[in-house]
Amino acid sequence: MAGQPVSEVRKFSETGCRFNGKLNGEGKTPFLIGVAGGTASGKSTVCKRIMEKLGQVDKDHAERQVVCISQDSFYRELTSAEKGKAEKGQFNFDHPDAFNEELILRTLKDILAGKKCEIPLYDYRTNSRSETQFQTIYPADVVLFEGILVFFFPEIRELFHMKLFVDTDSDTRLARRVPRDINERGRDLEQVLNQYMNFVKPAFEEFCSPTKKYADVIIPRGADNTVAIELIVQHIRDFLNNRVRKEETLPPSPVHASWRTNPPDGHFTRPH
Ligand SMILES: Nc1ncnc2c1ncn2[C@@H]1O[C@H](COP(=O)(O)OP(=O)(O)O)[C@@H](O)[C@H]1O
Ligand SMILES: Nc1ccn([C@@H]2O[C@H](COP(=O)(O)O)[C@@H](O)[C@H]2O)c(=O)n1
Repeated sequence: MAGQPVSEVRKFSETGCRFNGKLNGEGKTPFLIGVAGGTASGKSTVCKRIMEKLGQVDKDHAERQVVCISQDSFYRELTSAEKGKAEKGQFNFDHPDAFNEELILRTLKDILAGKKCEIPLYDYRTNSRSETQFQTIYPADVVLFEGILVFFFPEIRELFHMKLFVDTDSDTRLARRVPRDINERGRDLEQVLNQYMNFVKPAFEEFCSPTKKYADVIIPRGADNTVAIELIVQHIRDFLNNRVRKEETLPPSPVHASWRTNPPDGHFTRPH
């Protein structure tokens, strides 16, 4: 997620997540929400609004009940030839092959197992992940995973308990992307427009837009759609309240894999 603070700085290794038995919430299956949509549709902003409305942004990262992760953290390492292309805006970052699908899957499975995770920190200026830093994701009750292709890979798509698609028209998205890429991602105008015409727009039509059909909720106009955001927030509040009620009435028990298909509170059913 753009601008998300780094909660801890340590060396990232591709071994994925590490278990931390000391944390609150450890071992609990979080409610996993996928948030897809075209570039600059407002995915990060929608997630931020949800976090704000749930009073999460001022909390210490380790204390948050709701956390957000960006698929952009999982861009794969490029070869030196690909790096050269990327510097000129000639690499296709909007194709599914640009992502490390296996690392996404492993990380989300670890998150669903209630483990503490370390995810790569991505730098758009160098088109690569940091060699020395990573972001710590602490076990939480609700995890938002946002990105252009979060519903593309079937195995990953299957993991979500709820799927949202942020639907913002392409003129608005381009108008937002140009200044963002110039100001925040170190690009120049010509490069942004060439990349958009050659890769971003065609890949949106081929890979991202067709995944809208998998969404449970489509959010037209993104973060401007306060009614849709409030409905989603209310659904999350209900989930959190149900979980507290269940914990007050049930004896402590390990996470049951069967919750994925036979949930105690009915919130984990998926239509797709
Ligand atoms: N509803 C909105 N109105 C105005 N600007 C917005 C709105 N939503 C997002 N933006 C801006 O557009 C850019 C892209 O938004 P972002 O949420 O990062 O999109 P995404 O995560 O889909 O790429 C950012 O600069 C953001 O501040
Ligand atoms: N090195 C990179 C990596 C990604 N991109 C572009 O980012 C877009 C996805 O991020 P959003 O926040 O816009 O969803 C995607 O369209 C890639 O083209 C990039 O330019 N450089």
